[in-house]
Amino acid sequence: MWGKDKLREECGVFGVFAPGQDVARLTYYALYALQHRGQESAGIAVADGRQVILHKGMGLVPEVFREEHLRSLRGLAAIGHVRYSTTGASHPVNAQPLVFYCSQGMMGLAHNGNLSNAQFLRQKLLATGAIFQTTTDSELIVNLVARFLEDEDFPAALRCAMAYLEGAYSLVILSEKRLYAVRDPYGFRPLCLGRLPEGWAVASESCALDAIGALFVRDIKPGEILEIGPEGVVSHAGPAAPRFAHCVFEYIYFARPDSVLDGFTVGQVRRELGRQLAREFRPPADVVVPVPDSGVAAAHGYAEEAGLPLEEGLMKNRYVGRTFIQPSQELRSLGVRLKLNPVREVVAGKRVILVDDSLVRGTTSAKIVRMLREAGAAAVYYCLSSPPVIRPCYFGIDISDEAELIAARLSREEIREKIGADGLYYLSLEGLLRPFGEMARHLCTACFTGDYPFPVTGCRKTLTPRRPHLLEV
Ligand SMILES: O=P(O)(O)OC[C@H]1O[C@H](OP(=O)(O)OP(=O)(O)O)[C@H](O)[C@@H]1O
Ligand SMILES: NC(=O)CC[C@H](N)C(=O)O
Ligand SMILES: [Mg+2]
Repeated sequence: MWGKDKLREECGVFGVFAPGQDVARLTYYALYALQHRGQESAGIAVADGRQVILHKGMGLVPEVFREEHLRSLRGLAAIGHVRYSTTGASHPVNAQPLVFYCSQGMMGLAHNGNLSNAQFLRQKLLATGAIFQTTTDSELIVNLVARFLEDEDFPAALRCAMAYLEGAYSLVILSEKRLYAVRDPYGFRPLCLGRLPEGWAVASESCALDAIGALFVRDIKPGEILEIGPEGVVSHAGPAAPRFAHCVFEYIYFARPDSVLDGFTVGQVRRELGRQLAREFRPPADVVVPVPDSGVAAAHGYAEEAGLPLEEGLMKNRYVGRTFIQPSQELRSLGVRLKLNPVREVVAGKRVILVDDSLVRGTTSAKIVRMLREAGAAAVYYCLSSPPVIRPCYFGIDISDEAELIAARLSREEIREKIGADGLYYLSLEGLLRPFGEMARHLCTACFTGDYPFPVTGCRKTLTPRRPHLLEV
């Protein structure tokens, strides 16, 4: 999990309001727990009542922060971010939090998600005289909020800005004296609230609250704006959407198995998806082998349901880091062998059921099947605890180009042949939704179905802005 070896991630955000506490260190630990969500850059901004101080850089959390940085970041509240770029290059200038001056003083913002109307907003804002220092969609949010702050208070300015934003955004925002947390009206990305003995915390995933000893209080509601200050937590209603659209891929792949998102423990969902998969497909086999890391929980569920032994037939080197993601193909393949290696004794002469969480571009699966055959497996069946990914995501999963999605181009049989497996089995959509019960209708499954929560055009607004003249040229 550690190291910049993941194929797709999300960003992680965290915020804490705890005067008198070491807020920077709490944020550091929380970001450490959220490292799986983004490994390109990390940053912490601290508010001390008069200003917002920032330290950020490219790399993993412990690479960006040393003791002297944490010591210099003193204050009453802090926000933090780990980034996996979705809009705007992976470059120091795009690292978050973004800190800026506006009519109400200094402010900091960190964003998880992706705006589906970013291009439209950028053009409009540029045409009305805006200038930008980054190429992220997150700076568009900063710009809008700052404009509305000229004559609105904070919650009202956030509400006004939200009316212009289309897509996914879980935000933590710092003013000089307060912390705000915002979840988009569809609730695409997770965000939860926790209680410290003397303060409050908000985080992308509950595992970050656990890491700092905060008690999970609740998920932040889609469309909700939380204001956190000395008097406690105040909830403000933001704009509402016609439905919720929690990203189902958070459960399948992104989030940590020990996190609880919108009422469901990720690891338990994955285990249940594995069981569903075994109910749907059971090719003749001797052993179940998980594809680490994200396939592990589903493989446990599969083995339990199928009554087959589960064995670690693929070992993952947890320390493969950025050094191994090299530009040349030769070095990239070396990186894969360093990352995953088959255990000959487990697979030789056996019919193996490999369980992974998803197959997107088909790069991992083809290499793993080849490895297992070289290690002497008698048959390799590739089983996936999610349906084929056939449509791009505009809300934060890095699968924006349909041409890269193998299942959008090839049939199941063609993919099976291409990856060299004896069988290829995908969980059905019904099987994917079953563990969620009632919650299933609140999930976004667009990457599997093409059924987007709203028609994405990249140039429209779904919600009625309160001050439509703002963006008129
Ligand atoms: O079809 P592909 O494009 O190869 O993508 C699919 C693979 O990518 C992810 O693993 P990743 O190595 O990113 O992370 P993990 O260690 O958490 O499983 C996912 O778990 C699949 O194994
Ligand atoms: N993965 C994310 O949530 C990224 C946030 C933002 N869209 C960026 O690219 O910086
Ligand atoms: Mg994987």
